Amino acid sequence: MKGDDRSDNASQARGGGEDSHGVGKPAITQTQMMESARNQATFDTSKLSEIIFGSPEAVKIHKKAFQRVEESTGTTDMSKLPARYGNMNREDMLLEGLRAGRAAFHDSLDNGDSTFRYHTQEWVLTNSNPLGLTEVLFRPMIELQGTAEQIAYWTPLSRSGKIIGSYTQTEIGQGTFVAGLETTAVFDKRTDEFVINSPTLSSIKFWPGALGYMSSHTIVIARLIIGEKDYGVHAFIVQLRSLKDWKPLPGIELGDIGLKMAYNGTDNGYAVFNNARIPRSNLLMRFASVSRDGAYTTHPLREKLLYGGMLKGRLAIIRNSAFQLAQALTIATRYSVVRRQGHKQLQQNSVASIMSYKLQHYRLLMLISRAYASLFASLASDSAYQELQKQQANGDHSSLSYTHMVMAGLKAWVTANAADAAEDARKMCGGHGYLMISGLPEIVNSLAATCTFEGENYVMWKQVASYLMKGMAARSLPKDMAYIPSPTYGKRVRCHVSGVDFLHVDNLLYIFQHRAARLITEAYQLLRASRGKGAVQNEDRHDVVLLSAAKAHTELYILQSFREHVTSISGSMPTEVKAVLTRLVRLFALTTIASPLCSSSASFVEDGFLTLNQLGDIRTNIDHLLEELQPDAIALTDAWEFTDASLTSALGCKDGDVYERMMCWIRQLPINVHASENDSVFRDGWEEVIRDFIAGGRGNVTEKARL
Ligand SMILES: Cc1cc2nc3c(=O)[nH]c(=O)nc-3n(C[C@H](O)[C@H](O)[C@H](O)COP(=O)(O)OP(=O)(O)OC[C@H]3O[C@@H](n4cnc5c(N)ncnc54)[C@H](O)[C@@H]3O)c2cc1C
Repeated sequence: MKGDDRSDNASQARGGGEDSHGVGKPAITQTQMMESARNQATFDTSKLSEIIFGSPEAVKIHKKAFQRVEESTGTTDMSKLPARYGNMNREDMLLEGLRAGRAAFHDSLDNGDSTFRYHTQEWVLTNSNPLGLTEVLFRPMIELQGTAEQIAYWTPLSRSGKIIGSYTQTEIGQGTFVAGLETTAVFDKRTDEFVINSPTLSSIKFWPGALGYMSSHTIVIARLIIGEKDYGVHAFIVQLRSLKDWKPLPGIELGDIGLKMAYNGTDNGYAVFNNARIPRSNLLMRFASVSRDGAYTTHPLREKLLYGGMLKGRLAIIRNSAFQLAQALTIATRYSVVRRQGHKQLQQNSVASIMSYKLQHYRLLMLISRAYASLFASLASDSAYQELQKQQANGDHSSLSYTHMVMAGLKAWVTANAADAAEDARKMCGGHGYLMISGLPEIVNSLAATCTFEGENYVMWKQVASYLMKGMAARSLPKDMAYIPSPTYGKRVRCHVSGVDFLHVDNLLYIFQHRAARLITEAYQLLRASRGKGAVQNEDRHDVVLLSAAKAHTELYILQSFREHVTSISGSMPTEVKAVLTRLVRLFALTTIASPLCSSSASFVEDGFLTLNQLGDIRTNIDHLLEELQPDAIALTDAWEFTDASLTSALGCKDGDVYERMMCWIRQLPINVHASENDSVFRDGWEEVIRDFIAGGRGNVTEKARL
């Protein structure tokens, strides 16, 4: 077809007026569709934001912080193609990450708030840029394991940004099994120093964020060796680079590990130590110390106390993952209300969007309920952590294993759910979701990593299961397991709930409790029956059953926290806000029990606890909830207060003007800009391949192509 023919067809297809692209305008624009969807909300969005952030004041702090950082980084103009979608090589990406990190770090420092510890992938001060780990891992580890003197020395330096920290544990040969790390720190009595070495290929430190080029100091986890004796792994502060010229110090080789699926704004790196020397005082000595003459002493509770140190990092990851999932869902929901496709579009005067398709709003609303469930569970675990800290300050460590179990379970559940759900959000945006400018690939890929770092998820489930099995073996059940009625529970028990009674959260809790109790009991019975093979082998053999038990106990915790949070909403809140959150609690619970999209559904029915009729009732209730919640979809995502700049998505801007923005950004892509300077020809492609190719030539592989 000739170009002229095509334009004739296009002009016939046009309706009324023309927009800035010379293309016909539809009867209703995307911004009007967005406005109409937003106006359907049954509640005041700003009130829900107050619940998400904790108070009206917290919402204001959050908004102001984003405004300041986005203005200082020049990212507020959404007609400009965001830098990350230009032609960035590895170095450019890292530089961009550094710039973002600097803006967020300075803002946090100047304003003394923690906004950038959580709230979006774009500015978050954790793993996405090189300046986050100082606050998230480096300083907290020193505060946990350092003496008062060490804390007094290192905290002001790291807090003020005078040094940049990282946390170096993982090696190329081992990560999960910390006790097996191979890096050595040998005490040299003569010079009063530790000598750090990477004795094998597998001991090379590999993965730590900011290790490659950006951190000046790191905490190295290495085996402490005095004379012939190996005292196991300990934490050492190692200065990596000179503060004058940023060159690596003697005996240290550092580098970047290359492009990753996401997190390319930071320099996950490697380190090879070859007789690098640090003063003895750089061993973190609160729970284990080495004297000038090489005598080693350790605190009797060292292991337990160190255990607690992992919790803060996990807490940040759980909260971040809830926010990142909400980001993905904000984009997908906004896109869904302005995207028209299929037969609904053909109905006269219809403004129906893909949101009106059952499968689309079912998936979106179910996942929105999961984002809220994740957030409220993270708030509950935060309170448990604060409580633990208070108790530990008074020498009481009795809640440590409980809090550790909660965090391990939530870390595994929230991150895995967020990663899967964000990927579904991407799919819900069809082909456009696959574009980098949708903002979704970055969110999906960074959430994928959360399943691995700070405790690989399946290893986390094993830790939850181990707690549960210990609880079952104890003389009396721990408080959080008191819902397990008897060691033989589960046999021939039936649920008697029906119809709309499935909407009572007490009934839903009862169903979750039954499932967890049954699975935990069954796992325990299996373990007991095969005792004698050694605890580790025995658990390994039954890991699949233990995993189901651990997930069920964690999902019960999530439902309980979600319900408690909603129940505790102040009476001064408008009733509509509580009503919408109550619908979400119900939807979360019911879709976990009976949804073709939820992998754990089978565990609610496999013992015959629920009948087919009851499953039918549950589905009917889900349908009603979806109808009630659909008008609130936009408001439920708006309430997380993501700015357009922090979403960095052509599909997810608040105004809904998707196609305009897509074309506006796409025309600014360097490939298109360069081609337009060459009469719309991609010059290298034409000259090197196409010209010969269409003439039938096979061409030679040129030097340039080989490079
Ligand atoms: C983006 C990113 C950032 C990171 N940042 C840092 C950092 O700042 N500092 C740092 O030190 N490290 C960092 N890491 C490394 C990270 O902490 C490790 O990759 C993680 O702990 C998993 O360990 P691994 O790679 O050894 O996996 P492995 O333990 O080898 O896991 C591979 C598989 O084996 C399974 N497996 C392992 N052990 C068991 C077991 N006992 N029972 C059953 N199954 C098992 C796991 O479930 C998994 O499926 C980072 C990693 C990523 C991806």
